[in-house]
Amino acid sequence: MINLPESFLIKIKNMLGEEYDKFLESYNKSPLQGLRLNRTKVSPKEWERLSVVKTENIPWIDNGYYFDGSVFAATRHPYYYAGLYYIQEPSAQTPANILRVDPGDRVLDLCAAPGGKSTELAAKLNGKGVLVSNDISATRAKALLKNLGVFGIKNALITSETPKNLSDVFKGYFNKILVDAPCSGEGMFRKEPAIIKNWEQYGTGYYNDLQKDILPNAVNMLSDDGYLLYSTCTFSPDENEGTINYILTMFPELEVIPVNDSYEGFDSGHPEWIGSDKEEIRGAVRLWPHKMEGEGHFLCLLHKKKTDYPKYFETNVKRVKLSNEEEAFLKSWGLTNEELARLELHGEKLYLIPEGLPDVTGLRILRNGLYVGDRKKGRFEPSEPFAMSRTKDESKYFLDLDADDERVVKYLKCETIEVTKDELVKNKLDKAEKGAFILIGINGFPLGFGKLSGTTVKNKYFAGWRMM
Ligand SMILES: C[S@@+](CC[C@H](N)C(=O)[O-])C[C@H]1O[C@@H](n2cnc3c(N)ncnc32)[C@H](O)[C@@H]1O
Repeated sequence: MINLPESFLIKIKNMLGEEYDKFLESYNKSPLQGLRLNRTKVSPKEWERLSVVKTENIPWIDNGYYFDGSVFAATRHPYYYAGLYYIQEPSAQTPANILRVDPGDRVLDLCAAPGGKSTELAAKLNGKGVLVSNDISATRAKALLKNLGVFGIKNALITSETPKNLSDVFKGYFNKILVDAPCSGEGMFRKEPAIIKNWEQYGTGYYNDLQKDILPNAVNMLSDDGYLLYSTCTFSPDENEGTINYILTMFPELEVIPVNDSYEGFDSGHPEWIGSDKEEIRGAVRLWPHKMEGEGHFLCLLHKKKTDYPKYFETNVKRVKLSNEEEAFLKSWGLTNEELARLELHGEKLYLIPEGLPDVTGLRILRNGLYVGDRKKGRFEPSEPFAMSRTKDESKYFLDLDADDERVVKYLKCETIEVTKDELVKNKLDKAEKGAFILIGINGFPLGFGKLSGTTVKNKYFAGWRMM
């Protein structure tokens, strides 16, 4: 068993009483590995049909599965590159699952990197509405570019900003917000024992101050009748019930929506652990490693009653004038007229701006929506995130390979591949013009572009994502 700090164990013993021994025993077990399906690409039923590996459903997550990492190299499989799933510890799948997001919502993920929860929130939007995915750390936020890109997300603005700067632009804008706060990480000790050192160095107070700084800005960005989900991966009452108690006192227009009975293995919030008389905090959820199969988390769903915030926001697209060839090209790859009207040019890069986005000038933006491609002299080069956002039906040309075809790995390693004349006919590529962009996919799921010349496919896969 890992060496847990004495002061941590004393604190947990005081909290759990007779359950303490069971909690301790859970540290003799191995951490659990989980994956979550990309609900825009694959349903649980289709996943079973693909039978990539033996997986077992996580009981409280409709699209989440346990798998055995010793028999399945999940991040090496071509379906991982096709964005069919994200690797995520089971209890960490809970916050984005509990925060109900519907297509058309305006969603903020304030502390989002590397994107475990953003990928699920975006998938629930299914291309409609907007996701602002933010992380204060520009280095960590780079992972958002990749993970949202591989998932094929069309409507995400990716920023690296302070919560205060965002709230100056987005006051009252979002109807769903996730604050997956920086925390002392006590729930990660079994999976990543290295975190213990960090815990000893900073303690819980350092993170509690950060949470109390971040959360009021999030509440300011919440609209009338909006929902905010606060979560951490720590057991510390100060960082959980304590932060909720703080924000309820500061904003009387907030109420707790109880979600503690959504699954039998959920424990409720414990206001008594911080000496609070706010009974509604019991509606929060605590996930413990001795009560369910996962590492540990806390979450609380808040609802904002009426406010007097502005209700309407003007979209501010600096619409680009497309050439006839560009327009024809983009239409042939499935862009609708409504989407063509939301294209903006930054330098030579073309972006599809999410619908209903206010003026975001002045913010530190990493990606203005879907990066569609580059306008080069006399030609247009579609991008890798654009490839991932297409379906087979939307694609002008699609070369469908089998997931275990050896050319798939060659393609993902950025090598040139060859096709037979029969394959060209079968995939309706025999009439394609010389040098045409074609989408290479596996069993109907896109991977990236190539350029067809005879029976040779020149590789256009994004080198930064290539298989090593
Ligand atoms: C628990 S992690 C987020 C994990 C992420 N939600 C996921 O599911 O992949 C917390 C994140 O908060 C970020 N962070 C720390 N302080 C912040 C702040 N003041 N504003 C926004 N993000 C912050 C950290 O860089 C870190 O990436």
